[in-house]
Amino acid sequence: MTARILDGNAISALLREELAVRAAALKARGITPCLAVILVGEDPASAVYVRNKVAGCEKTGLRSIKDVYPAAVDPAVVLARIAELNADPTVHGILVQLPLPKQFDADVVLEAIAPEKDVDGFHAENVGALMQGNPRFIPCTPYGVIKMLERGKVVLKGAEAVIVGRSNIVGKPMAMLLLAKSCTVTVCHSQSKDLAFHTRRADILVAAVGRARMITGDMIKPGATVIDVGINRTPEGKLCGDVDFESAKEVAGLITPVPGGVGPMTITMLLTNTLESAERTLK
Ligand SMILES: Nc1nc2c(c(=O)[nH]1)N[C@@H](CN(C=O)c1ccc(C(=O)N[C@@H](CCC(=O)O)C(=O)O)cc1)CN2
Repeated sequence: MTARILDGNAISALLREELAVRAAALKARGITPCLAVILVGEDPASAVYVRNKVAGCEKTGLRSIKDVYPAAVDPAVVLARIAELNADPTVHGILVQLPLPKQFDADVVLEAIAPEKDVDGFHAENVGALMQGNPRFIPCTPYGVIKMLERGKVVLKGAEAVIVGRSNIVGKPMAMLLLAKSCTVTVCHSQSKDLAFHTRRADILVAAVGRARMITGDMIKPGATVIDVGINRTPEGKLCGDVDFESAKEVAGLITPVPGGVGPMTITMLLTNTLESAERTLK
């Protein structure tokens, strides 16, 4: 039997309807939720993500500010702009699209964003709050994964969750969130020995390594939930995930596609965090 598909576009559409209602309610109280997005350089994938973020704001009733800088910009210019946005009371969320060009220290940039406007949840203060089980903003991709698991009615309590990838953006926060949901969590990475030994034990497998189709059907426990966070391009230019969808869907019970899985959820959770930030100004 082939796996049931967890459709990120469909789940996103439902969540965004709820967000539009919340945005309208805020506007009625005189507050227009606003997200500021900073893009540095000409990376085509980043340009697409930023365009989708701005379009998502527009469709949901949020205001957006988009600042684009050339790849060679002096980091001081970007830091000065972040300081301005931090001080602007009409701006509720600020993000800097990653990756940044080489002359930037990404940590310095992320730490410059006011923690209460850090809707990506990447500031050290917000990372610490997440680790302590008291998150201010949950990083958007792992947040989207949790929402998809909830919509798919996946049992989390006591489940064996295996995450492949240990990035600050996905792997580490994903581990914290699944731990908070009472999963038993294993994080695998490039130095892990016998990766398939770990992945075959997973009731929930999250692939976030950035290597096209590296998780194949024989590495998956029959009936498992498989979440594909990867966004890769094949040599032919086709978008594909870290999971080999064709072989995996014959073994898994539930699976996310690429495109149309976790990606759209990332943007939906960014809108959620921005709205939440704007709502907090009323409290
Ligand atoms: N500041 C941040 N930078 C980056 C983040 C992030 O959360 N914050 N995550 C990724 C990129 N990303 C969001 O920024 C992102 C990636 C993919 C998608 C998406 O919708 N993907 C589509 C396919 C889109 C395409 O055609 O290429 C899909 O999977 O269906 C949204 C957001 C790194 N940087």
